[in-house]
Amino acid sequence: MGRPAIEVQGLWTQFGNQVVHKDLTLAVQRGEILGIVGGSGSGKTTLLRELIGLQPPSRGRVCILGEDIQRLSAAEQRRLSQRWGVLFQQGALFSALSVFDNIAFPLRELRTLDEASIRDLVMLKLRMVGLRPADALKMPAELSGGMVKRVGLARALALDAELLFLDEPTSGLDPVAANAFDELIGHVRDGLGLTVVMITHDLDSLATVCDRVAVLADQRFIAVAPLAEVVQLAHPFIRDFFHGERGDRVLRAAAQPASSPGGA
Ligand SMILES: Nc1ncnc2c1ncn2[C@@H]1O[C@H](COP(=O)(O)OP(=O)(O)OP(=O)(O)O)[C@@H](O)[C@H]1O
Repeated sequence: MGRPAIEVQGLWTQFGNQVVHKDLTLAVQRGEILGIVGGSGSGKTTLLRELIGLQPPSRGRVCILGEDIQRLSAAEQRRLSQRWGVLFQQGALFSALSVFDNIAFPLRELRTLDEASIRDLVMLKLRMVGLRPADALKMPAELSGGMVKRVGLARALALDAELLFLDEPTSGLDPVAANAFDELIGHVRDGLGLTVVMITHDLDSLATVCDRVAVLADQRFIAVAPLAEVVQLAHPFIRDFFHGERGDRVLRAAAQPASSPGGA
């Protein structure tokens, strides 16, 4: 196995007196889908921001695709950032732009592509996320919640990303749309060999699409393992999070064989 796509070593995060992360270590393999769970305020979004260089950790190292992001110049970081896509929780589309122009946005920012190439790429990405060509003309206000997420995903993947970071991608979706979106994430991972890091509290996402789950509690990763192993841990967060009928359903689903990284 080659070098992990993402490596975190000895990462600490502190805001004033508040220690959010204490010595986190993590390696995400290429082609893997990693779910990150943790209670509200446990530092999931902050960790995501640190992974993509939006915020420096207080201490420690983050290597993405072999590059130590703290050591890169702003220009190098910008270049590296073209190799990942991000779908933030509030990853709103530009409301004044059509679906087409939203997806075209990062392609136009490159300033190296002509409009004909941009058009081909936008329509390709639109198809990839399961939308119809006619949807390109729609405005964000005319889309369902699931469609908004799909357009956001198409935009995140517009530059042929190798890594995909998702913050609560299924939040606000009904269960059917959420399942369909999970399926889509698995599908694009298999098709493109993407590495995916997904913050989620959606038990179904954890059970159906994540190869491993990293659990943030007590300022640490108390587990980074397949869900079936995570749920065996005797920790109050695990008990509370996976408790009850929903948890039982997840446990049954987790007992099914998971899809393998890279879709092999
Ligand atoms: N820029 C900041 N300055 C000070 N404190 C911050 C800052 N960013 C985050 N925090 C604090 O760090 C902690 C972790 O926040 P974060 O948003 O990462 O948690 P989270 O796990 O994503 O929460 P949620 O699930 O509710 O979105 C919180 O206590 C938050 O108040």
